[in-house]
Formats: sequence, structure tokens, C-alpha cells
Amino acid sequence: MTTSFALRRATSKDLAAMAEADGRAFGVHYTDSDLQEIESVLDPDRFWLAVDTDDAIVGVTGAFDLHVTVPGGAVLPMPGVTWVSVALTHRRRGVLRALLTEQHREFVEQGHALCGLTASEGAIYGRFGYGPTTANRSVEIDRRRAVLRADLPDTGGVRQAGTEEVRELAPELHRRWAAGVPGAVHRGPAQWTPQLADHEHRRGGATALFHLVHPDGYASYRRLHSERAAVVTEVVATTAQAHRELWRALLAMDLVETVRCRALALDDPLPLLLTDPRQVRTTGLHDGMWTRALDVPALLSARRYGIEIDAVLDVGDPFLDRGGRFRLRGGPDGATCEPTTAPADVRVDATALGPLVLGGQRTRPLAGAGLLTADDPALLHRIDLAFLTDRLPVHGTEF
Ligand SMILES: CC(=O)SCCNC(=O)CCNC(=O)[C@H](O)C(C)(C)COP(=O)(O)OP(=O)(O)OC[C@H]1O[C@@H](n2cnc3c(N)ncnc32)[C@H](O)[C@@H]1OP(=O)(O)O
Repeated sequence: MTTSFALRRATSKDLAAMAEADGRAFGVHYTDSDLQEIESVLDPDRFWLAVDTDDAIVGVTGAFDLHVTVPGGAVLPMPGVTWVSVALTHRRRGVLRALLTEQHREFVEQGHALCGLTASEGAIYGRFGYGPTTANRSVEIDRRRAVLRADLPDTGGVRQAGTEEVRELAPELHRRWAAGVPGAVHRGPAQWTPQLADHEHRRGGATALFHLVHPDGYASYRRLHSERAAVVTEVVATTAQAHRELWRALLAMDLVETVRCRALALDDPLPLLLTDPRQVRTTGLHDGMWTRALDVPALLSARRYGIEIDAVLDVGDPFLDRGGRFRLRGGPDGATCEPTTAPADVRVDATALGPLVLGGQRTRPLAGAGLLTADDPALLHRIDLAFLTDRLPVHGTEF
């Protein structure tokens, strides 16, 4: 079946209809106050619409103006693709592909090195060159049996704080945290507003947020009385001490049997703080942020590398045709990357490049999946060591 639709940029007049389209796709009825918030955080200039012959919306894609930290500490602008939906009546007729083609053409024109998204389903975005880059696990902790090791000094410094105080303190703490974490998405007003608005329909039957603050971090949680549980929504700590003391406080909640957290990094030290690491029980694993390279030389030269590396990468990018051969010369102090006609040492699929650059995938699984190949195993090992990061990337903010 052919369907005619046209693409156009959104305007502020489209916001209510866009919200309706989004609500239908995700099963949400937005209230008037939701709409007011949407108007305050969405920039319609960054949205593309597919419209039918009556100018009714049949597809939407947008982008937040985000920034992300890459290994070594550089912070790059990163469009965060969001609000993607196509009307039930127009699915599987190429509307999404047309919208993403236009949107990504514009990202390239704007000179971005990479873009990112958090995906509703895992099968959608690989074909557009995105690969899963950060991962989280859901954990459940039997609070009464989770005891911090006796040799860890209780250095205190944690106190409870109300939302208004957290509104003041958290952005600076989050900035400090994001500066040191690969993959961290820096929050602007468009991310803080919904975060602290704490809408009832996003609480899953639990209370509004409670907060703990420390000079070097903060944590937020809810109580779910029906299950005698506490649900930790985030722990942001810029030092090991803040991380430990925030968790000490979170695990001190009498009347709570279970502490849950949906977004624990896979290398979070929490289990190792406990006398019994097994008390941090994994109940789910999820991909977090997906990324794709838009400008390979700009992206590869922005990060630092664990060891000196000199290699020619051949990047395959059927969706955007931003691939080709590039010579990377990098090390702990900096890197250059330029197009070259020299023969390739390594072939990399576009879906592997974003995850590799941000430290979210190592070469062995990528090679095992046929997404990265090198004729010389010793070079593959050097590439692994060069791209390895001292901690796994964490995006930290859904968008
Ligand atoms: C970043 C975010 O916002 S994530 C949110 C994504 N949105 C949703 O999940 C809302 C509900 N779903 C939808 O609105 C739609 O199904 C969409 C947006 C996912 C897909 O829109 P469509 O217009 O149907 O996609 P389109 O026809 O352009 O398909 C492009 C390709 O993706 C494939 N595809 C599309 N959706 C899916 C899916 N959910 N699962 C697997 N493959 C998919 C199509 O088969 C097609 O493959 P091809 O290129 O090999 O032919």
C-alpha cells in the first residue's frame, strides 16, 4: 500500500497535536499541566512532523539539545532523539524512515559528532546505525540483610532535604558528576523540569520523592508502602565516600523490607560495600542510551585513549553514508583522526562505533558478532586496550 505524507518542521501551534499523537503512541492522556510543561521544555524547531494530505500529524520525531561526556572528559553537543511515534493508521509504510532521514541529515549539516536516544524497543534503531552504549541493572536489596562492611568508616555528611532545596543543590552536583563519567548526559532545564516535577502518573503507586544530600552527591527515592519497599530513583555521587554514605542512609530505612533500584551501573561498587555482596540481587538488565557517530573524525579525535594507537578504521554506514576510511592516531594525551586512502586495519559497523568510542562495548563481543573485524589479532587487542575506559559509561538521564 502506498500512503502519501509530507514532512515539515513543527511550530509552536503543533504542540498540542504532537502531544496527542505522542499520548496515543505511548498510551498516556496528557493533562493541561503536562501540556504546559511540554510547552516550557520542547523547542518545536527541533521537531519534524509527517502530515497527511489534511495536514494532520501522522508521525513525529524530535531532539533535545543535549551534551555528553566522552572518555577523557571532553563534552560534546549531542542531539538526543526523542518523541518518536507514527500513527497506528500509518505504520510500516516508511514514515519513521523518512522522518529520521530528514532529521539526521540536519544533524550532519549542523556539524554534530554523534547523536543518541533511549529506545522503546530494541529492534528499531540498529538499522539507523545506533548501537546500545550504556546499560543498567535493576536490583532488589533485602534491607535487613544488607550490612555495610565494618571496616568502612561512617563519615556521615548525609541529611534529608526537601525538593525545593534539591532543586537548588542538585544541578551543580549533577554537573560535577557528569563531568567525570563517560556517556553522562548533562541536564538542562528540559531534563530537570520533569525530573523534579515528579508527576503522579510516573510514581507507580509510590509516594512523591524524598531526597538525601551530601556535600558530594545526592540520592532520591520513593516509598511504596503496599510492598514495604523503597524505590531509589537515582544516586549521584562524585566521590566514593559520598556514594558509600548515601547508600548507608538508604539502607537504614526501618519499616522498609526491600530497597529497589532500577538504574544501577553494571560496575557500581555497591555490592562490594556489603558484607554479603549477594544481597544486591539483579532482577533485570536493560540497555540504556544508544548512540551513533555522525562525524567519525570529530568523534574519534575528541576522546583520549588508554594506550598509543595508530590504525586505519573502515566504517560502514549504509543509512547515512558517513563512513569510509579514517586514520586514528591517539593516546592518553590526545588524538587526531583524518580521512585516508590507506588500506584498512579494522572494519567497524556504524552500530558498533558509538558504543566502542564511549566505552560501552569491548572489541571481543563486537568481533564475535561480526560488527568489528581485524586481520591482525594483536591489533584488535591494542584497539581493545586503547578504547577501554576505567569505568563503564552511564547516561544517567532518560530522554
Ligand atoms: C527515541 C524514541 O522516541 S523511542 C520511541 C519509538 N516509538 C514507539 O515505540 C511508539 C510506538 N511505535 C511507533 O510509533 C512505530 O511503530 C515506530 C515509530 C516504532 C515505527 O514507525 P514506522 O513508520 O512503522 O516505521 P517504518 O515503516 O519507517 O519502518 C522502518 C523500518 O523499521 C522497521 N521497524 C519499525 N518499527 C519497528 C519495530 N517496532 N520493531 C521492529 N522493526 C521495526 C520496519 O520494519 C522498517 O524496516 P526496513 O527498513 O527493513 O523496511
